[in-house]
Amino acid sequence: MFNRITLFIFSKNVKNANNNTRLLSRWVSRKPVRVISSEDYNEEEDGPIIKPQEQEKPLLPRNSKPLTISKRSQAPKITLDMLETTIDEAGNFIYTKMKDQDTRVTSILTQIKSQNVRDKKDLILLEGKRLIKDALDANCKLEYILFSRFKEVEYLRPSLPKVGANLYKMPYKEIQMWSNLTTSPGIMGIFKVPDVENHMPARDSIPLTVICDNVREADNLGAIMRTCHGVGCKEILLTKGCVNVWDSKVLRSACGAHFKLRIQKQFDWNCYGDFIPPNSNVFVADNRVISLNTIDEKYDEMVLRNVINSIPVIPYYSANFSQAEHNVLIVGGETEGVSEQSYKLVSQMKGTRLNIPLGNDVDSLNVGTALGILVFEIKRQFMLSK
Ligand SMILES: C[S@@+](CC[C@H](N)C(=O)[O-])C[C@H]1O[C@@H](n2cnc3c(N)ncnc32)[C@H](O)[C@@H]1O
Repeated sequence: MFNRITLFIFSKNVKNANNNTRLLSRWVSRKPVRVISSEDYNEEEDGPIIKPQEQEKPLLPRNSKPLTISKRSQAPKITLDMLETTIDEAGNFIYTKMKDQDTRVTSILTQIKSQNVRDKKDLILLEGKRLIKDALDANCKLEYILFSRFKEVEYLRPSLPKVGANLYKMPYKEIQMWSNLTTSPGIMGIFKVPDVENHMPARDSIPLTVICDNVREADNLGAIMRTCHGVGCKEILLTKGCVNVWDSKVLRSACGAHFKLRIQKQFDWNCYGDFIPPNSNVFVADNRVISLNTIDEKYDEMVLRNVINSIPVIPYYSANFSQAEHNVLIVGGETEGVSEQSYKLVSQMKGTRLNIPLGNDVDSLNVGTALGILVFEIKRQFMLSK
């Protein structure tokens, strides 16, 4: 009996080496495989340098070179699944060890950083194991994991698909170089953009749709999405003027809301009937409570001022939310506040302006804070009405 077979295979063809590494791991399946990479192979001594502490490591590098089987005719048919295996039958991670500035990584990350991710076909970059796990648990399609330590990949093990993605191991300094964060968490996940428009509302959701009217700050939009997700809102509609929902800062501050919340990007005011049920109670969060005839130069068109002034303004705590079949709440953007289109829609739907009274001459709240106060008041009323 023997405990270990060592097989030396040499090839200049990296692609074959990659494929056959995976095949080898399948053949020997439940036995640990020691793959000797080109860096570890010392030709002068005519043999590999085997580092003792690594001998039994059940982690199988995908691109260790040189490695292949000697005669091509002996190679069984390779299927696509084998080429994109993350965990083999024995539970070993199958990964590719990347050199500094490896072109495979550079080209993927350059593509992600330069693309306009509003397009569904594109890829998104998630940083940090928790966000990646949220995406995996929500069945988002994983393409690549870039990591520097196994600890983080191990955390993902229960959620990681066994096939259909690639694990790339890279030096930490290179992950940091590509990171959008000051200190990279050392792991990145690259996913296909999920189909957020068809997410099903949670069972305990409240009959509420939130419209973000030109919210341009990524952190604010992320915070709003996180709050909407937390309160159980049915859907969030984003006007074209909002920051890109797939911006890395939005993704980070939304803390996984992207993978659960139903989101309509590029909401068009002309098609509001497609998203807002006809009997909805429509509200707009409005920090301007004094007559717009005298105070606001922005709404200089008389007709619009009349529209705005015709909408009743009430403090948020006196509104009745729980009687309505559905509620719609509009929040304005950071600099411009509520838009003309919002006011016109609220007027048309016989809606109400909701004000959060402020003291000490404070003009307005941060939009995320204002939204938080309002949606949890709506939730409170629904809970009391049960
Ligand atoms: C930062 S504020 C907009 C400030 C903007 N410069 C203006 O004066 O309209 C962003 C949005 O948060 C909401 N908001 C902020 N403070 C509010 C308040 N006290 N009552 C109701 N909504 C408020 C409104 O929807 C507002 O358009």
